[in-house]
Amino acid sequence: MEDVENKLKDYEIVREGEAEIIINKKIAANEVFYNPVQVHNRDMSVALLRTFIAKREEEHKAMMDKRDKAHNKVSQSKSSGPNGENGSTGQHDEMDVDAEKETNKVADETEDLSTEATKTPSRKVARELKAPVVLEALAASGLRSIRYAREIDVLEKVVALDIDKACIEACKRNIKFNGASAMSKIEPHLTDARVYMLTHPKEFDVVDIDPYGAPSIFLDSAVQAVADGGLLMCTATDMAVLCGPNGEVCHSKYGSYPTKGKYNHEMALRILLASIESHANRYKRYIVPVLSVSMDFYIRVFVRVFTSANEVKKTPQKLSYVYQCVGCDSFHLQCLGRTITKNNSVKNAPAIGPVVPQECSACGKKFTIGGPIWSAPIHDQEWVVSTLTEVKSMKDRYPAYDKITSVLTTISEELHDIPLFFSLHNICANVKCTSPSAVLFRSAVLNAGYRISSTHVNPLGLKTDAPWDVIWDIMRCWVKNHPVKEQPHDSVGTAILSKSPKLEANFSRAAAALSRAQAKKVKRFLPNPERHWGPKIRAGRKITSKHASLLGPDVVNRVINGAASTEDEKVAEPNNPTTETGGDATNEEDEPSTKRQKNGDVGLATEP
Ligand SMILES: C[S@@+](CC[C@H](N)C(=O)[O-])C[C@H]1O[C@@H](n2cnc3c(N)ncnc32)[C@H](O)[C@@H]1O
Ligand SMILES: [Zn+2]
Repeated sequence: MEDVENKLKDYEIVREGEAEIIINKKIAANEVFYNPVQVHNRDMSVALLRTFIAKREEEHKAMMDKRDKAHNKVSQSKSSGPNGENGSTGQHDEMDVDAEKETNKVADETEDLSTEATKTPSRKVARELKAPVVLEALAASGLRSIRYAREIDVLEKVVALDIDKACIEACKRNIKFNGASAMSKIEPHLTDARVYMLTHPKEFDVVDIDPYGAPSIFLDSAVQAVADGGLLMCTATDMAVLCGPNGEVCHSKYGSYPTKGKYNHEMALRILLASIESHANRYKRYIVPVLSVSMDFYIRVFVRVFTSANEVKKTPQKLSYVYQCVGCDSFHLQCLGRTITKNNSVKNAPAIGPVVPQECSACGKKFTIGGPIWSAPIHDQEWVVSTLTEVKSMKDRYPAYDKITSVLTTISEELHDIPLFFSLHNICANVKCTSPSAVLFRSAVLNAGYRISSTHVNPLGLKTDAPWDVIWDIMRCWVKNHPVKEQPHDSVGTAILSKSPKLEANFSRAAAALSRAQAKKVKRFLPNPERHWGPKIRAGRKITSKHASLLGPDVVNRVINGAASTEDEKVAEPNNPTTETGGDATNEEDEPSTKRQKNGDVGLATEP
């Protein structure tokens, strides 16, 4: 009895949203993944799931209304024949044929509704909208599945998979612990998610992929398991790969090269999206991103998956290579595809290039090539605003309310049609000048007739449709009034400043220089969630001296010797593995140690 009680002391109940799970406080047990700072990830997913359900209902209703209207039109035309009858005269027979044609046309239209390619793509619609079925492919403790099941009433079922026996046992225990509402909806399975998804094609309205590190090995099966119009949610925590200096590793996993730029976390999002699209295209499917977030130490994308052989042909127009200057911060996008219109028909063709000369027109240095990246929009503004509104209306339901509202607010103010961004501090560092305030710089861009916005990815980042010539001209004008020290004649700054500006920059304050949120002093960026935050090491992996550089030898020794105090057990992880300087990630050898860490959750002596 004493033994059992002693053992129970190792466990605690963690509550997140409506879910409660039992975890082992001892890191040495290290058996089932649980990372508390991922509450942001789970809250955002719950919010998006709610938006998805609402949009799905709206779309279904709109389709049904359209179908009903069309059918009414047909019946009216049938009954409005001579004498208002549907007799069997030759004339009426003719009309029936016409009506039949009309009905067929209407049926085709309503069953294969396709409007704006990326908004409401084509798919067959059943009259009754079935309750959504969710798949959490990598469930670990089951926390996320339990939240979905308990917090979103209308779900039909949540299938929770894990390949690890200890995880699925913990998951089952946690489901039980959450009572009937969880038990009646969640179906846990011990299985390889890839096999399960391949053998359940188009069966899930929502598929959630939340792996350790890279999601790349799950993408091919995940895109096949999503129902038409369904939602795929996917996390990647391998920022060292997606943004790292070892581009070949990124290329082998995702099919793209990262480039070195301040925008690298946004580029990571766009590399992941391009990779998902490429997997989807193999099955005549394509994606429509609704929200793409760079948060804390990871990225997460929310994309809808549709089927259309025709739309798949347009993919090259949504992808671009990135030319990044090795001297200054200038970068340029080279789209892979274009359309040609001939005799009223639109054809897809490869783009004409290159879009840049051999040498950067600002500083004279060469370009490196990155990508292909997803260069079409990464968010759907309507979804972003709906999600933000819905979250605000249910403040108490989101433990990470402040974080997710700040991220969504910043995203809602981004220029959605402008891929990537630059940092004002960095471009000032290029010419070695003091930085104008963001408001002054934004004003100069706006006064020159261009758009500018911030980005949720980086508090110092700026997105604009102003060409680089204009940006450098603004800096040249700034330097005229804020002179810089003499620089070596072969420096990047000298090259940039040696040209006279063609544009007379106007720094007088423009009304739109502050975003709405800035003007209202709404918080757009929050500090890190906790002292030792970051990705966690893979569950079950032994902590070895290899991790010493990341954890600090003291912590490693205490953990290895099993002498960790509760505070020490929160293993110190490095902060964001790709730091603010961009592209400066650890190499592949170091990669495992920057991945997620689980806390223990070993079998309990007694069932709760
Ligand atoms: C990062 S954890 C998931 C965390 C969870 N989604 C949450 O929100 O707490 C990743 C999980 O994926 C599981 N896993 C890894 N490969 C798998 C596979 N091929 N099939 C199913 N599960 C797998 C691991 O056992 C681990 O529990
Ligand atoms: Zn340059």
